[in-house]
Amino acid sequence: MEKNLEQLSLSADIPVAASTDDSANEAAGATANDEVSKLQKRKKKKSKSKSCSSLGALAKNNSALPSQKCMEGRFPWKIVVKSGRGRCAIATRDIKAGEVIVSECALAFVLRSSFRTIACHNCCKDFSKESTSIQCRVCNYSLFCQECWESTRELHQECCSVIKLIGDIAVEEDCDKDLLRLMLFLALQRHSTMNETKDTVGIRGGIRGDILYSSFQDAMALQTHENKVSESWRLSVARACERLAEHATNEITNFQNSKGDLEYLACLINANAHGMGAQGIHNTDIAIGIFPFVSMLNHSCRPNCCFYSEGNVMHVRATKDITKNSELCLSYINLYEARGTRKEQLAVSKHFDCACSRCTEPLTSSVDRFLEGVLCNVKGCNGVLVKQPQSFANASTEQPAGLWQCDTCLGILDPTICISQGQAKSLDERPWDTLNNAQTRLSAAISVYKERRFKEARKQLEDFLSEFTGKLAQEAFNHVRQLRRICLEKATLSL
Ligand SMILES: C[S@@+](CC[C@H](N)C(=O)[O-])C[C@H]1O[C@@H](n2cnc3c(N)ncnc32)[C@H](O)[C@@H]1O
Repeated sequence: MEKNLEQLSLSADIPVAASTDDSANEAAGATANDEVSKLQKRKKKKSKSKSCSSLGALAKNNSALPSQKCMEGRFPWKIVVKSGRGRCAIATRDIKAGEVIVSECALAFVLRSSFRTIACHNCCKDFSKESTSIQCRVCNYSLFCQECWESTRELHQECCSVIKLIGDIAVEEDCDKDLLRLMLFLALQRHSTMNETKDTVGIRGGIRGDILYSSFQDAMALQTHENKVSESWRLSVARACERLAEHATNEITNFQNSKGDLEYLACLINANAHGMGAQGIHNTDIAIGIFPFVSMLNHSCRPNCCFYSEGNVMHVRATKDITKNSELCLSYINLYEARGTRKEQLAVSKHFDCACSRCTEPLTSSVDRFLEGVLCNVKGCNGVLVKQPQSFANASTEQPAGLWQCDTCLGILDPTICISQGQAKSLDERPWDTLNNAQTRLSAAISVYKERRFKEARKQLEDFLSEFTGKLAQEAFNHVRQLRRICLEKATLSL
């Protein structure tokens, strides 16, 4: 799972030392700017960072993003620190559904390798709208639009000998090649930052038009979860970084010589990178990028905002009316998955235990019951049969865990003895088989969809609908129908 990127970030000179203690979390509601000055005072007392990389030693949790001041008054939200959730985006006024709450240019991004011919590797402009694409003859990998080729060719050719090696290194070290490429591009941002002079200083760390341009230093203030990645993932990334560092021969690619820094960037990417150019509702992103300000929005399985990209700019829009002081949240995952699957995905790939309102309310009254239940077939009952969680089974029914109960007729089914009790004379005897079967079939169709084999995906989704109608709740079909519609449109356009 960790090899599959869904989110990422990086920076140099940050004035506060790394924080691994929870004291920073305690100031619930304080703005991150206030918080950072308190932290600076506290941290001065602590001399050593626990991080092994020099970048890690400069970064810290819950600090303000260095460019944060530039957003004040320009966007309808601010960053505050909350207990257990770190930094959060809070509405500073009522926000209307549909409003764009921030537009941010990618600090660094990479086309996913399977989509590398679709858009310019420098500005992400879609080649289908562009007459020419130029492929670099040195790396034979990167493609550019005419304008970017002219403006960035020299810089690209300084590092494309390394880009060229990434595919092989990734395979040999069992590492994600898109992760390695994004890591390289982030490291290059550091190089540009360090080499800025008064005359060359760009717009990073500021706003131009309506678009926010964050800096390398902003990225370095992001969360990394370095201590939570699995040993096998860390080792394969470490080996790949070592080999990349060996080949980094010139001034631009020597990464200030720190293998540890590259590993640190890999963790940052893993925790913060956002997918770009998604087609439809599932993860068919054509690229992944780092957007430090967008990364301030926490995840919720009941989000009030969504993100979408245009070229290399990510926009976040409110999907419902939001009242002042509410938290702004995005979804990092597919919200149509069952609760257990969502929690597992976030724990394994993003290293946190989701504490959103949808994941913490009782299953019996939550919308989640429709996604992980089957229709009760007791005559006249239109309820949904769901597996009872351990705590519910013990506390409320004094029955062992593993029981299934209808939310409407309250009939109970015990899979160990497979008999129904009370009114539930004809409950489906094996709801778990129906659900497993449905989940397997849907996952297979979604995999085909992600590979953009839209005709095949549509057929599989239609078979799914006909087989499970009458067995699963209507709500479980909403996204299947939505996906089928997207497949139909894409297949018509022959995409
Ligand atoms: C992209 S960052 C969001 C900003 C983050 N709070 C910070 O201070 O950098 C993602 C991290 O925020 C925290 N987080 C986000 N959503 C959460 C949720 N629903 N429940 C618990 N922690 C969450 C986790 O630590 C996660 O790895």
